Amino acid sequence: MSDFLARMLAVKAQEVRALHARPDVAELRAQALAMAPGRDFLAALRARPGAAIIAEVKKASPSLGDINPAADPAAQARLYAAGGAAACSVLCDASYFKGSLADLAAVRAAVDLPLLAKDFHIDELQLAAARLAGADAALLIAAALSPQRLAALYAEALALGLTPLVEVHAAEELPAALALDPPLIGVNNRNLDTLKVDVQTAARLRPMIPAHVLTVAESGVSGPADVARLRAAGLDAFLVGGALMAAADPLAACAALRQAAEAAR
Ligand SMILES: O=C(O)c1ccccc1NCC(=O)[C@H](O)[C@H](O)COP(=O)(O)O
Repeated sequence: MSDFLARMLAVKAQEVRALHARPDVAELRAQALAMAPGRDFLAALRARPGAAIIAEVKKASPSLGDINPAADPAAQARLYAAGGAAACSVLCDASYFKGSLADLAAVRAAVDLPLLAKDFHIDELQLAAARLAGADAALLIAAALSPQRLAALYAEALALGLTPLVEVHAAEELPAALALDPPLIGVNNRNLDTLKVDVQTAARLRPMIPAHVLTVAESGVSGPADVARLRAAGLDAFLVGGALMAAADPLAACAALRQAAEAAR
């Protein structure tokens, strides 16, 4: 496991202990289960075959530091919706990304798009908390979990009405991910050891993933040309954070990504 991931998982273990110490811990799962059904994340991506942009609210990152720390998550998400995003991703980690579940809840109140809770989920209660904050989908990082824990969190996400987005970074993580027979998978272009991106990673791994599995290219998409290249390599959807958060006009930047994907169809 990379040094970064080990440090991040130590932070998450601490957060999970705090979650389990909450006075309302016994009710969290029941409250999440009692919620009205959320928005269908997978259907929203399928509705735009090959041209689905998942636009991310990401104030800072371990690789770049501050990106747009003063951004208003709700206002940013409204611009993404107006720019034609199929869904939003919201960084919920505070330690390295300056995000929070409050950001997710603010975005939930602002837009009607399906929302992905982007965090390093290692415990069932984190999924319940994300659902309660308004998530429709939750990230599950294969490199952060044993195959058994990945399967357990995958089942719990489904039970809570969340679409799991299983994320791989390398070919050796695919067997555990594909064993779940997921309809949706993410390939992250970022190397978790170096934190550097190689946008060809998603293109290299795409042929190893069954054609019917909707595959999201994550990280390192800097503009329309990357989207067009990844689309040509068979990627179905594109998760973009930094480029949109740093854009002077996030609405236009999002629309340009979507148009590039549509043109490459
Ligand atoms: O963004 C990082 O620096 C990072 C470092 C280590 C683990 C995860 C990281 N980012 C999470 C993501 O997957 C991205 O926020 C997402 O794919 C969007 O990436 P980008 O368009 O490159 O901002």
